[in-house]
Amino acid sequence: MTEQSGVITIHQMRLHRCEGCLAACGRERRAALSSTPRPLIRTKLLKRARRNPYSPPHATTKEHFPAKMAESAPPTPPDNNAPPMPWFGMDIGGTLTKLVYFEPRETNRRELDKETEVLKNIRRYLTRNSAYGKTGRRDVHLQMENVTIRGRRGTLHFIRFPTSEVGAFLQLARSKGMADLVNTIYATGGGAYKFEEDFIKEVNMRLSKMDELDALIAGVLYVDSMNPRECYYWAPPDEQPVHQLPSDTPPYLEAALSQYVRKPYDFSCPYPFLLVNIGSGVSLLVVNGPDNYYRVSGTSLGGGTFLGLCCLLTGCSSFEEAISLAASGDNTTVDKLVRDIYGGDYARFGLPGDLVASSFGQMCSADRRAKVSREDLARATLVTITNNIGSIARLCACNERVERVVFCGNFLRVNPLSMKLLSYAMSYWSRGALKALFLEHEGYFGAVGCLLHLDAENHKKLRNRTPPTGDAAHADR
Ligand SMILES: Nc1ncnc2c1ncn2[C@@H]1O[C@H](COP(=O)(O)OP(=O)(O)OP(=O)(O)O)[C@@H](O)[C@H]1O
Ligand SMILES: CC(C)(CO)[C@@H](O)C(=O)NCCC(=O)O
Repeated sequence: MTEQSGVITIHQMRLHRCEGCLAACGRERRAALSSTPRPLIRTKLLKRARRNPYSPPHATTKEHFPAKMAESAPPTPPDNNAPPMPWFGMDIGGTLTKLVYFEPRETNRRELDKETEVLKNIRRYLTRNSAYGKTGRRDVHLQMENVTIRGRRGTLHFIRFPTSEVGAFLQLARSKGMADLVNTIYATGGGAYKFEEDFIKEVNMRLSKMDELDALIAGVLYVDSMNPRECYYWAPPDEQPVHQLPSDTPPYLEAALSQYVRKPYDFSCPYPFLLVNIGSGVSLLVVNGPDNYYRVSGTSLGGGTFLGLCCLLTGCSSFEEAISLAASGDNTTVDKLVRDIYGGDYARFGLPGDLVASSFGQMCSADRRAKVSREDLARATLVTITNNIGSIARLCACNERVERVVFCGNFLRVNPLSMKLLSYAMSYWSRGALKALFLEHEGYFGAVGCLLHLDAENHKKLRNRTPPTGDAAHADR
């Protein structure tokens, strides 16, 4: 499988810059430590983007830089009720398995005595590599420093592999001696049920199962609270409302879409919001509070459909290849547009000529089929799946009277095209009433939610934190 892990994309560079800043901006951090916390105003929010990217956004100044405190702190006192290390959260999905590993920053006294070579080897293996076997990858750019779980400070590492490789993962776990150390893994996703027996049989590990949507929401709220840059949106640089007249051309073409830029969004007052998880299939949830949500709809036309159809139509063999084909294709050679039917706009009902009237509608013609390229087919598949999800999301948001629509799931991985299309569609079809939002850790929230199981009490407090009052919380809106 062709992977992008070895290549630093612009998206990754943005994150690397702020991680680098963590190491480099000591003076700024010391200055921030000595300043009195005040309500955030717009300029403060901008500054916040430059400091520790993973500190809780509205915590006290001390809590902003826990790593600093850790340097002089004594070893963590043992928590005799905490499960022994290593700590993992796992989401075994229909296509990808996500594994979040907590690497403790300091070892407690009990562990100093007892830490085995096996545990050290596991830590070294996971944290020093970014590729495991042929298909396992660590998303180094997503790594979160200075998080606290069950009173332990450390780093979260984000690892994924195809669910079809669960067998190979179990063999690896056995060969690394993991089975001797871990007897329970917190797991979610359909695979936590499907593969439960394999885990017992192969490595004698029990899966403590958590519902995938509970875990997803817990993970979203936690990661967003830890990372002020987690939530963002796409918009034209001038923030002009997107095209609203039938005579305006929708920005389906790369030239228009490439003008969209990514902007941070302050999601500290999140409720209510619609959460659209685009995995193999799609789930849409209305979230009114940390423990108050319902699944309002779903569609089987999701990321799995995009990849499956692309493989069939173009012969591509990986998600990355499908996305890169789509990036250079033109869907208008494949789709039938309103103008192909009307010769222009269908103005009476506000349908611009450039709007797709019928996805793949040109492919009934043998001539057209003979001329179409793999790139065009990939692009049309991407646009079809994305617009359909956008359309369902818009209907649900309107029905449920929710203004903010948060999209997550690995379909959005390395896929800015879909994010821009969704941003455009949400805004255009709602006349600017709906806002599409996106999350940096795209598909890892379920696995993080599982890991939080280890820290249920503290995690509950964090989730129920009171958001700041006043304009500050809305500065980016
Ligand atoms: N390296 C990859 N390999 C395969 N699919 C990928 C990859 N990267 C992104 N994807 C996309 O992400 C989708 C899977 O997303 P995600 O991991 O969020 O869902 P899942 O948990 O596997 O599925 P579900 O939640 O429906 O069980 C794939 O269908 C594909 O569109
Ligand atoms: C079945 C799940 C929840 C598994 O994650 C997901 O793939 C999904 O929401 N699929 C869509 C099912 C539907 O049509 O509602």
